[in-house]
Amino acid sequence: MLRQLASQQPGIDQKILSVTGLEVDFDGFKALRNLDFSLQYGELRFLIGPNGAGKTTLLDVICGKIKPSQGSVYFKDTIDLTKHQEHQIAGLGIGRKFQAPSVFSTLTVFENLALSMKQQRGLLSALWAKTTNEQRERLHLRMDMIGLKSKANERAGSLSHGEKQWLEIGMLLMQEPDLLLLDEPAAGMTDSETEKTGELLHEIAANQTIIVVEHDMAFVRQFAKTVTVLHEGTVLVEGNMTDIQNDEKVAEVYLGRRVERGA
Ligand SMILES: Nc1ncnc2c1ncn2[C@@H]1O[C@H](COP(=O)(O)OP(=O)(O)OP(=O)(O)O)[C@@H](O)[C@H]1O
Repeated sequence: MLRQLASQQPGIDQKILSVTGLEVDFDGFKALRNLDFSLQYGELRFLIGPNGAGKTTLLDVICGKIKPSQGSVYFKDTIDLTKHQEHQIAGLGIGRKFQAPSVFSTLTVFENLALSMKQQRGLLSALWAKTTNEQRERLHLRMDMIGLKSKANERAGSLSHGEKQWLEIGMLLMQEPDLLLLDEPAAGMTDSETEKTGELLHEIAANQTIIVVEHDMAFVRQFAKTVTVLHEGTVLVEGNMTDIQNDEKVAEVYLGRRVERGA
């Protein structure tokens, strides 16, 4: 059994992440201010908001790329993320995927995933080391999950944009993070790839916790249960999609600011 299948879900009401009074100051400009945000184990949370609302900055703080000027960020109740460096936070079980896929294009799907396994650090050792039965089982499970089993031996460079995105999500999953931070995972995808991505996120959320930053409102409407709307560096409103769509503050913030698919 995969580690995360056993370790996740300590209790459905328990928080995996608690952010309180967060402030990020860029030379006097407060990109985040008095931001409170929390997440329970197994949630698939969508983070939306107009350009410049602070979505990326919040993910940057969680993964340790940016240090806040004020506030606390606790992972699994006791781990103060503000006291850890980015690489340590990755090791603690938080995986980040940026918008553009960054796979090794000359390596196969299988090799890309094998490289990402926790135990195998260096490129050469990862490629030459024998995979154990347990590791092979994990690799196949993940290839199946991301829909690339039939392309195991194809070079990543030959994959479609959507398939590259799924491969990168698979690579993140090989590190068995408890919390995944995904930046616009469906950007640039075809409609059918977008649909598959939404389904994949729900499948992942059965065992892991995910925060998705998203601009595509049609995608959010279709796949989100709980949505947090950021505006000017703080939480404007949080709730299910119906609450969000009926909220006057949200309408005001979005009105005239964007023309988006399905918005
Ligand atoms: N390194 C930086 N230095 C100065 N200002 C920054 C820096 N990074 C971000 N900002 C500013 O902080 C604010 C929040 O930016 P952020 O990228 O978090 O917004 P966002 O909600 O992710 O926007 P978008 O949807 O456009 O990606 C913006 O006004 C941005 O210009």
